[in-house]
Amino acid sequence: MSEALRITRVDITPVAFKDPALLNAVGVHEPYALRAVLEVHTAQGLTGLGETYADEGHLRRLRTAADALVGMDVHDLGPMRRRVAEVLGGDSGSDGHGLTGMITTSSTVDRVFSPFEVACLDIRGHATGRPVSDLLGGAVRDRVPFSAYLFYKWAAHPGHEPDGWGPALDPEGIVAQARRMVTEYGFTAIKLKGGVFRPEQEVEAVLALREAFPGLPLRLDPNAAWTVETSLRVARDLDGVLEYLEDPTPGQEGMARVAREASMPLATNMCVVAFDELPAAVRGEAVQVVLSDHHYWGGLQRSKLLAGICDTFGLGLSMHSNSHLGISLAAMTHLGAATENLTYACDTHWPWKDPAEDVIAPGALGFRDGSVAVPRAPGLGVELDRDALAVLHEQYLRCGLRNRDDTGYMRRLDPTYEKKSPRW
Ligand SMILES: O=C([O-])C(=O)C[C@H](O)[C@@H](O)C(=O)[O-]
Ligand SMILES: [Mg+2]
Repeated sequence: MSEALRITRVDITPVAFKDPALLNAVGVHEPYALRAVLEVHTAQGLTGLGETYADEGHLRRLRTAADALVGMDVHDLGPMRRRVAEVLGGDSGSDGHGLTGMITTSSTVDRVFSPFEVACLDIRGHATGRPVSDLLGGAVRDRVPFSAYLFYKWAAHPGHEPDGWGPALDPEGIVAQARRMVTEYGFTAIKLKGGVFRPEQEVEAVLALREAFPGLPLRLDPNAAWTVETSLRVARDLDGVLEYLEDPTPGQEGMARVAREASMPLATNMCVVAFDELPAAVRGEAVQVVLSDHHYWGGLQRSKLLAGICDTFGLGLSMHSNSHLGISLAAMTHLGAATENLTYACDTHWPWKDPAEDVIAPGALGFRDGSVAVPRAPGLGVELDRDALAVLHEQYLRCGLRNRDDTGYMRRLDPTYEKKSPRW
């Protein structure tokens, strides 16, 4: 029988890293993105890493969970999730920005449990000398494809230095951004974050992308900024152009109405974000593709459970991303490697991160031909850089941001700005 690996301590360190002025349906990204880095320590001297959101409410829940998990064996993931549910006692929080749908008590448990699960799998990988993808059932691919994730953006945050990407506020700017991303990273699929400008303008940008990149699959995601009627108009305008249309309109009912007439599949990371939302979505044929995300689907193993459900019900599977660091990229890559029915290139915000900022030692992860090689070293295959962690923690303390608030930031810059879903 394998030896118990007991958790003795968990360190949770909030960090902030620079984020460009990326526009979306609820406002604009603030100058820093926040993440929390978890280090789970065991009596045997092994440490595992996890990465998650760092909004204040989430940090408080992570700390409550961390205290409750001390003494447990890293193999006991089921009992650990149950323990997290017990100590949270029904406490549920919102995502703050409203881009990932309804948060329930059970999905809050999944969000809080996720980074602990990833860290425990990292430890188990170190204990057995196996990469996390092996612990998830084995890698079915040795490279995981990601898509270029385009954003309308300003050249700089007001009062800050330009970020080097330049502005992207029209089709030319979007095509130029895509060209740089495809050239530098080799991406073989492209997603445009929409919901920022009038739908006609975003359709024009997608058509410009189609002309500039005739062979690459394209996606458009307005984060539920459109009515059913507007969604259907856009679907007609982009007939034969998109591999999928992501969350055109709010709610499963609206999505189902669009899905009945749109020629392309509809994808979501808004109207199906938890297991208890799947039955109605399947019954109502609201979506054809679900975007998984281990950060809120309860970790890597529960994301594989989601993959199985999608497979059973004939749903496609893609992967959602928020601004993230290297621990998350490693976890996403292991999951992508071990998920047979991952039918689309995954989202990643990686190109938007300043390459000089991360919490992992450089060299473990890199892009070639739009994909990341699955690390073969034990565990996640990435190593924490303590000096870099300290620098980004200092930046967190200095920057003053404590919760993601794209709408509040936009309103400070433009007091007339209103958050609306649908907007058009
Ligand atoms: O719908 C999506 O794909 C997202 O919510 C991804 C990100 O949150 C993105 O919209 C962002 O960061 O502005
Ligand atoms: Mg989305």
